[in-house]
Amino acid sequence: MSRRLRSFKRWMRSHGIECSDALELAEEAPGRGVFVAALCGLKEGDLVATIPKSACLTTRTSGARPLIEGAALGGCLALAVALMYERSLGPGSPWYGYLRLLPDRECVPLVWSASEVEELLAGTELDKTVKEDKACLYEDWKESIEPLIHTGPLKLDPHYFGLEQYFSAKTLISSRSFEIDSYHGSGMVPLADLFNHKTGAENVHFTNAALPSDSDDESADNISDASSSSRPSMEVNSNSPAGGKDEALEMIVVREVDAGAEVFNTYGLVGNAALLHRYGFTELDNPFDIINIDLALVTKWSSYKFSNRRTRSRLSTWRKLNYSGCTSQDSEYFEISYNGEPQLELLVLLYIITLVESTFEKLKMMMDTLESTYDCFSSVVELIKITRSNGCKDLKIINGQKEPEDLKKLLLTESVCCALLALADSRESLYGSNSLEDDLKKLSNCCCISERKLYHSLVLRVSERKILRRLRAYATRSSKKRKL
Ligand SMILES: C[S@@+](CC[C@H](N)C(=O)[O-])C[C@H]1O[C@@H](n2cnc3c(N)ncnc32)[C@H](O)[C@@H]1O
Repeated sequence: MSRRLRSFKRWMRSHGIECSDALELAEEAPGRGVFVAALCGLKEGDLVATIPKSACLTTRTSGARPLIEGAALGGCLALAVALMYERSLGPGSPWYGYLRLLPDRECVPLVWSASEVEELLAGTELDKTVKEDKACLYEDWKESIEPLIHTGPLKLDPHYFGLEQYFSAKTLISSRSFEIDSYHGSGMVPLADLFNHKTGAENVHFTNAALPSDSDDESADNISDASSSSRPSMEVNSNSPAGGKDEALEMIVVREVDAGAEVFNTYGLVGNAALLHRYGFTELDNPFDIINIDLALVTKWSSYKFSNRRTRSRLSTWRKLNYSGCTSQDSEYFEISYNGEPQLELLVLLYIITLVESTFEKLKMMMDTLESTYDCFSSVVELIKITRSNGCKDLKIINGQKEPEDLKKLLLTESVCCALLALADSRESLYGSNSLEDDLKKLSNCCCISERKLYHSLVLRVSERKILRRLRAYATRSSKKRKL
């Protein structure tokens, strides 16, 4: 074991962290990433670590607490200040033995140069997000952190609180912090943050020691579902002050591990864009991958194929039928799942856009009969009844079943299939002039260690472009089925 790991183990002992002798902390290479392995076989239910909350670095435990509370800072920004503060104390920080083990920063796109973001992420789901993140974080720093350097109650060394240090702290928080409880909020949890991630195949969970071990409360698990997970979490529902009855966190084996094998945690069921964004890595063939098609891309295609006027009126009818896309910040978009299936709302929009004028007029006249309380299923059924002369026959396809796939079948007219192909081409053009095959070739020649940024951005590009290929196959298959 290296010196830095030995000294971390001593630090853990002096802070009451118990780490089972069955776990080995190891380095991928001297001075590089750390991982956890099993020295002997581990069985489901084995308790492998206990971490007192007092050993976690949070806004409540940090010496920066008066500064944070005085400035009324909250959330991630407050934790970043706590982390920067403890780092600034060097050996004077109670967390020095832990902080020495952390990298300066995690290699997430937030800390890539502007030209790397431009070159490597163009067209991907992260392209816009990373640029927006940088701008937002700069504003946060200017507004809340810079003033503390000069006027705050603690004498801060500006060297540790600059914009660059703030970005570095944010990368460590996005990749290693855990939600502890409502008192501590998010925090850095030594030892717990040494486990690497494996999608859907983790070996350990973290729970609050005070929860009954047979609790079936999902919120005690560190795996949250795809929608809520933003980072590895230990969700605890009590409001316990530090040192209260819920004072420790436990790490329990949930899937057996063979002697010598790596012990994995999970950071959630998330796709490659989210993995790269928060943790700086990707996984090949990640089943949680998705690609988004912006509403703006759809309206651009429609205006080009038809006209602005038609696009506006069809979009407004779609909205009146209570449909919308997914929203984030100021954009609206549709998801295409890993297997290339478009979101129902996109199919409904394309269906309405491609209706011939007379049928669209009929739909508008009948709008009042479409109650706003209709659920998605009833609304599509009514739409088909109104807009198709053989609508009732078509409806037999779904045979009363409310399966989303059956609803989608109803909407996949020849024109909708062509629209999907055009949208796939349009979305693909955002990646530039090279092809998926070019990217695959580049990826096969790329080293995931020495060319980390290139490697993971290529995996992201390839994952997204493969979804577009599946979307095309989906549209072509659906069109062929109609012709049979
Ligand atoms: C919570 S830390 C895990 C411990 C980390 N390996 C270390 O050296 O301290 C999360 C970071 O570990 C790395 N990591 C975790 N799981 C990984 C995986 N499956 N593939 C590649 N890197 C991974 C990433 O750099 C990520 O940001």
